[in-house]
Amino acid sequence: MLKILTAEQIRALDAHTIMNEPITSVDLMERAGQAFVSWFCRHVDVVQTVGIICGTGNNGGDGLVIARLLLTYNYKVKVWIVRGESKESTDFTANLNRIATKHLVNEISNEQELSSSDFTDCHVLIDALFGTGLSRKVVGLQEAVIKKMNDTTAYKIAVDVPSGLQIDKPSIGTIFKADFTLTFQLPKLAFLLPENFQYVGNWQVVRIGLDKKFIETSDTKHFLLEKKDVKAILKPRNKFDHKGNNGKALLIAGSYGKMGAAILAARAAMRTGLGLLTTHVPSACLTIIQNSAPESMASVDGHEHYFTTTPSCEDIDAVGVGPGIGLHNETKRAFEKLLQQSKKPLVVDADAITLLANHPSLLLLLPPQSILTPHPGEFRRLVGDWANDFDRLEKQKNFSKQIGGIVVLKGAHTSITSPNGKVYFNSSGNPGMATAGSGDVLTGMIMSLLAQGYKPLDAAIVGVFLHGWAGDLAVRKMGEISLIASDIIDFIPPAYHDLR
Ligand SMILES: NC(=O)C1=CN([C@@H]2O[C@H](COP(=O)(O)OP(=O)(O)OC[C@H]3O[C@@H](n4cnc5c(N)ncnc54)[C@H](OP(=O)(O)O)[C@@H]3O)[C@@H](O)[C@H]2O)[C@@H](O)CC1
Ligand SMILES: Nc1ncnc2c1ncn2[C@@H]1O[C@H](COP(=O)(O)OP(=O)(O)O)[C@@H](O)[C@H]1O
Ligand SMILES: [K+]
Repeated sequence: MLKILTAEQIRALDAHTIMNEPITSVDLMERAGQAFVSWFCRHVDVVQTVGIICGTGNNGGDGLVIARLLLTYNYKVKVWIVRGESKESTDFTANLNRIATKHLVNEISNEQELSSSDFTDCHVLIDALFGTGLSRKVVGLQEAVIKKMNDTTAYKIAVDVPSGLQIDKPSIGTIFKADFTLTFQLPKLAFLLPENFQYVGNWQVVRIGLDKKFIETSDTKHFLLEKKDVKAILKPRNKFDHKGNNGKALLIAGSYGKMGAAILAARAAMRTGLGLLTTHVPSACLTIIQNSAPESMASVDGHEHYFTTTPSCEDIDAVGVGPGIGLHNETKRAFEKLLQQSKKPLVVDADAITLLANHPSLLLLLPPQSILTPHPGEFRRLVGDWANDFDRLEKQKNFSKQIGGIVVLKGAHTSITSPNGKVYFNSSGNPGMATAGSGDVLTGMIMSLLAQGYKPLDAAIVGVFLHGWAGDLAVRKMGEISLIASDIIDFIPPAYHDLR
């Protein structure tokens, strides 16, 4: 699990590393520059002309290290130093002195110098204006520089952070629009929020050897999941296991015309390792579930077309409810009865979430530690609108606390919140999964894990990561455009294999 720290904590981490490791700040900067260049040389052809725009702080210092190193690798490099009111950092000055080819370094200290600076013949622009030290809204000359960079057609790469972006709070003003951001040591909270994709682009973390112990002891509520975290939670099968002790689940899903949701969830639940599944369906839909998910038993509703009669949950380890059930009044009543009789945590998705939003008194009936899996539209119905994605995250944390349960807010970097305020962001998954039914697959998977005895938070973490990992394997074969929800189910077995 990678910790996500605030800008202030990162400054303290840098300072602590310099104080306590046998490394000087200028050598740490060299290491950061080397890490950047090592990535860069593997991804950018040497025939490209590279423009590097530097501020006069340590982010600009990184830019100067990068310039010097890229020259040694025979890239054609141009450097612009943007000078404002702030004075040079010591390590910036040291690195400016280390550049032998001074004629490649241009200065921009006023509008006139800016207008005579031509970025257009650069194939790649590297932004080293501001990093984590950004302390205020960018205005004046610096803002004009960022706008000019954004206006070019060059491939744009940000060093550590796109200039102008606050890493731990909402940003205002002009921000560099990177195609790619290579960030040092730790992921940054802002990178995980959809509203910042336009600035951050795709991103990757490179390690620069900041102090491990300091990171371990730093206090944070935000984490990025890694494969090894999930691997550590996975339960092995035992020789004498039988279907009865690999979990019994009840899935209440589907309605006339929306049986796909039930089939996808049921099939995903079985592939995720469930021992026994009962799928509760409207009477007219019995044949279809029996034909399409033969591993599942069926429980038949009193109504032909939708969910109206609550099945017994006795002897059931976990219930998943919601995909495709519709919003009829009788369905609401049956759902209410289900909540009243449930003592164990439930997995609540899709229409069942909308029923909760439409009838907030039902929220009081949710068993503690239940798992809700809204997409942003469903989440908005539950909590109302948000001012920005940081606000959305706060609302998610508060809602988890309010219901005493786990909220899985789906999307790229799905966020999982628990009542104690911790947030786990997913690192698997891809845009190919933005297709009908992929959420139903997730519901089946999380229900399956919950029934198999995973703690609710673990079921959510493993389910979300495994779902994304299966999607990542599927996309290699199927491609982003053609991938469909059933493909995710087909790739659960190799995804498990990889994790083990
Ligand atoms: N320290 C380390 O060990 C390592 C650090 N590393 C690198 O250092 C980066 C952090 O460096 P940093 O702290 O120097 O801050 P940075 O992002 O360059 O900006 C600060 C400068 O900008 C100015 N300024 C701020 N906001 C402004 C605004 N809106 N408009 C105008 N000016 C503004 C501010 O001026 P001041 O506020 O003091 O007036 C100051 O001059 C980090 O992202 C990483 O790249 C790596 O080398 C690894 C080792
Ligand atoms: N761009 C994306 N990157 C990664 N995962 C995605 C992306 N878009 C969607 N997903 C995943 O696909 C699923 C979509 O769920 P949902 O919106 O409920 O779909 P449906 O209602 O059609 O089943 C979620 O698990 C989500 O995290
Ligand atoms: K930058």
